[in-house]
Amino acid sequence: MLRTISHVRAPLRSLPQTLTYLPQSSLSSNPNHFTFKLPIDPLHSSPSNPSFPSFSILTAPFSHSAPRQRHEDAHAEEFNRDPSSPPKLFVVQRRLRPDTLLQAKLNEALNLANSLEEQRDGYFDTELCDKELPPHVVVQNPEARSPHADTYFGPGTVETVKCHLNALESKGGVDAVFVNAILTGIQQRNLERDWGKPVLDRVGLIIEIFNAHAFTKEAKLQAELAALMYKKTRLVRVRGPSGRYTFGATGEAEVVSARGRGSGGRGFISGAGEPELQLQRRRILERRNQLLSEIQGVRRTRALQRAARKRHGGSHGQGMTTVAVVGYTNAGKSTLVSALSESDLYSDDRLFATVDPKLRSVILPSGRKVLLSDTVGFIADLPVQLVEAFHATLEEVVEADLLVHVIDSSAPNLDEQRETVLKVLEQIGVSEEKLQNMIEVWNKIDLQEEEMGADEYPDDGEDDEVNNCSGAEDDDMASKRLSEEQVDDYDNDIVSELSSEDLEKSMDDQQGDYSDGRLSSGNGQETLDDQGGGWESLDDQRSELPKDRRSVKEVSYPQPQSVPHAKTSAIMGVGLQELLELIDEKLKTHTVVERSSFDRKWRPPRGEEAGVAVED
Ligand SMILES: Nc1nc2c(ncn2[C@@H]2O[C@H](COP(=O)(O)OP(=O)(O)OP(=O)(O)O)[C@@H](O)[C@H]2O)c(=O)[nH]1
Ligand SMILES: [Mg+2]
Repeated sequence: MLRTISHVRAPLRSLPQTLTYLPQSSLSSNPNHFTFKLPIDPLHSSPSNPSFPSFSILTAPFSHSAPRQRHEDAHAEEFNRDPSSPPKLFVVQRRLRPDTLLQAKLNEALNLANSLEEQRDGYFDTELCDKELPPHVVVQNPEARSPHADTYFGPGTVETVKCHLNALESKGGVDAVFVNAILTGIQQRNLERDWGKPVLDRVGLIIEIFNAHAFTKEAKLQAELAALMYKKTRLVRVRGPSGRYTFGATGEAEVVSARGRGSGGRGFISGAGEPELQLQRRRILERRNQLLSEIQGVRRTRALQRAARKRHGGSHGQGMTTVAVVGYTNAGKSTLVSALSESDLYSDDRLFATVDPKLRSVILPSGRKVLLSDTVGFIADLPVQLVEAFHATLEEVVEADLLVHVIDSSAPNLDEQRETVLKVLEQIGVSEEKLQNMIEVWNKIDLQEEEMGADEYPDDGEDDEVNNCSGAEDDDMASKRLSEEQVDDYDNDIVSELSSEDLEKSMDDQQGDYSDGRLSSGNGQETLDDQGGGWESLDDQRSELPKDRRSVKEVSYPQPQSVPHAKTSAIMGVGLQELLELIDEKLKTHTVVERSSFDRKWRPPRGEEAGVAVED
């Protein structure tokens, strides 16, 4: 048990004195040995189903060093992911103020990078604490002024990172660079070219993790859907090895020409590549429709199961009540559900350890039997599309009778984490009544808050690295000039409140054409806007929500002090009884509302049958 506790804080404690940390050992010398089980490349047809495109993962980030032929003949290219040797990522974190925020974000970024690992039979081969911290660097924050349209970072930072990558080569190299920010397709492609490595942005990495951790068919379908929609926004015009211009998101290709050309961008005449872009889009949409249709089938089955549970009721004759356990990723949800139900749900320090929702039954002090639902965790800057793709899973939360919000009380940025969770709940359509009725669990109280003084925080080491890397000085100097800126049995029973038309609409909004060439940084903001942007976080997209859901925005969240809460250490079994009593109490006052819905026979939500739209 003690060992597990130390795991939790491992990334913080073991941060080196310099933020530029190069692992000394266990670096792979073969950056190209990952193979992806999940085919997500719409450009190629599946060997198992030649009439249908198969999909190699996302932008196939680890395929970079294996030049792709023209897409027609690149069919055979398949990448496997070796669970025993996960990809090595170099983490680029932008500088944030205050230091505590930077520390929290860097810690999360390192944890994300180390979380990308395939499961074997639902388990990981290694303990997270046994893993080396990924190499990383803190760089000037482009958001402090305005991000460069072409590369996000300024040229000095790009050069600095390149120097780090060169230095790492002699130590075995890395497989890809993880930029802990949301990049546009153009920025991603340009950085890949400058750094000679695949680049994953925050959204890309989170989707990769979802894919790697998904276990059930349902979770896999949803992860693939998320990957697909992400990929759609990454299509840029490229020149393949044959010299022919094409559209794609993968392979070693050169970014060419100016923005908009061939992408149907505003103010530009469509180029010769347009039909090809359309072809790729169509293939993506076909695959999306098939995925939506399969997800729809799963949802229908889950809805029936759920309705049956509600009808037949629990041991006391009442309908089986569901309590959804929600919270930021790694807050301890699975550990808590396990402790309460005396089961052994998988918990792990890796982020998004749980992607497949699970239900466990527990008897409350009153004798009432309820189901606890452990579900996927949330994270800051989660793009709205990702939430939508996981809608089927998150329906469990929307449909729950009561929400229990688990908060990691030892997290330095717990307020931000709390806010993030509340926003996502609002986004997925949880009613104001349920938000107001929510219970909070302040978990991990066994972890003493370690107040770290400023000098205990690691220096980012940029100065040191700058000395070793000519051309990097500019950024470093610029960063100093900048003003401080102010970021079992019941598994997977799913019912929907939002129709899949909502999902469709949201996905359709993400047409996300990107211009096809390296952009001039001189164009700045205007150019970024024109290219349709990358995936946006929930905040950015809120105004795009349907009206009925937008209104939820006005909800004033309950303040922490006014929220009924229990303090727990899930891992030590502390505070569990108090929590069960609190849940009991809440449900007693909630029973009348439940009754009417229990008696109601389940019918498919209106319009569900027509939910899987066919693209025009
Ligand atoms: N010290 C301490 N560690 C805890 C406590 N609860 C959970 N943990 C640890 O925190 C880590 C994450 O726990 P999980 O239960 O997997 O967290 P989760 O919220 O389900 O995470 P995701 O499924 O990834 O969203 C694991 O290493 C747990 O052992 C606690 O009360 N105290
Ligand atoms: Mg979990």
